[in-house]
Amino acid sequence: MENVIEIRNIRKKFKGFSIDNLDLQVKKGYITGFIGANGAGKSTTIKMIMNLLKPDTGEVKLFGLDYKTHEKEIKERIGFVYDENVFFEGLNLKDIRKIVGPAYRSWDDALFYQYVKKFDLPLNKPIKTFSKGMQMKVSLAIALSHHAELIIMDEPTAGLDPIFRREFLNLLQELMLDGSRTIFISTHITTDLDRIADYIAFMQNGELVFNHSGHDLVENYALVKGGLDLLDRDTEKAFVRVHRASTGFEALTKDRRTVNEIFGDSVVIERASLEDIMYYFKELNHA
Ligand SMILES: Nc1ncnc2c1ncn2[C@@H]1O[C@H](COP(=O)(O)OP(=O)(O)OP(=O)(O)O)[C@@H](O)[C@H]1O
Repeated sequence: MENVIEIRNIRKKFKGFSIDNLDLQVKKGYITGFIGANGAGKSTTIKMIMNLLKPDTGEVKLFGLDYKTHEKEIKERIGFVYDENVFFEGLNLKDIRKIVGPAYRSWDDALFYQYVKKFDLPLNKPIKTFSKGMQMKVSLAIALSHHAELIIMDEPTAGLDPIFRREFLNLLQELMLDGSRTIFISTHITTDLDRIADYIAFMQNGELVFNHSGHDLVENYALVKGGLDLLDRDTEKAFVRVHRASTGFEALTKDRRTVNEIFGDSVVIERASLEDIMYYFKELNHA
């Protein structure tokens, strides 16, 4: 399967935080959700993918190309969606079109106006008067109007109302129908990803914990509940982490089949949400 983003062996050191030997591949034609607690290193990784920040060592390739030799071509093919107004405050959408359009070889004016209409955006009002959701739509309309093959979004739905969010997720799914686009989206709203993501990349403390398909996650990860008498040093190895309470234990496993073999019907096995998974891994680190 073709990778649109390939990160190999990246290191990036800040005071008090580092990303070490990060490897991450993002597959073409799918939506990959990028999750992790505050400060996990998601934005830093996205900045390196966008070439806004240089890794200390390691390699970042987009579409198989290197920024050193193909920066312009790579940027042509990426749309970066912000939730903030990155354009001059007094400008309206007509001004933006005049400035941004000529910067892209594949800019499509008709498509731009089509999205402006679809998103209900006023052409003549200063962008500074737009709501957060409208500003995000501006960013998305621009990305789509230059036929971006890869759309990268850093927490695009933060602060958006639930109805708008749902419409936005539907739109992202619509955009995937032709099969050629790839979306890489970081978010804290993991339920959004349950709805739309094909793959989940999970980062914690500067490390990639996993990059799995939704199907693999459901097959392998699970919440397990049972009596404390079932736990001993051996059986506990089946779990990422165990929580004990007076009434019994609850644990996360990443090996559902083994749990089934060991405990059979004596435990209750439930689907683990992305939030459950993040929570149990976070606890693990603070143990
Ligand atoms: N330019 C910088 N100089 C020093 N430290 C930085 C810099 N940029 C980020 N960091 C640190 O790197 C760590 C990771 O930050 P990053 O913004 O990548 O996390 P994140 O996963 O995107 O978090 P959040 O979900 O809160 O946005 C944090 O501890 C942050 O303080």
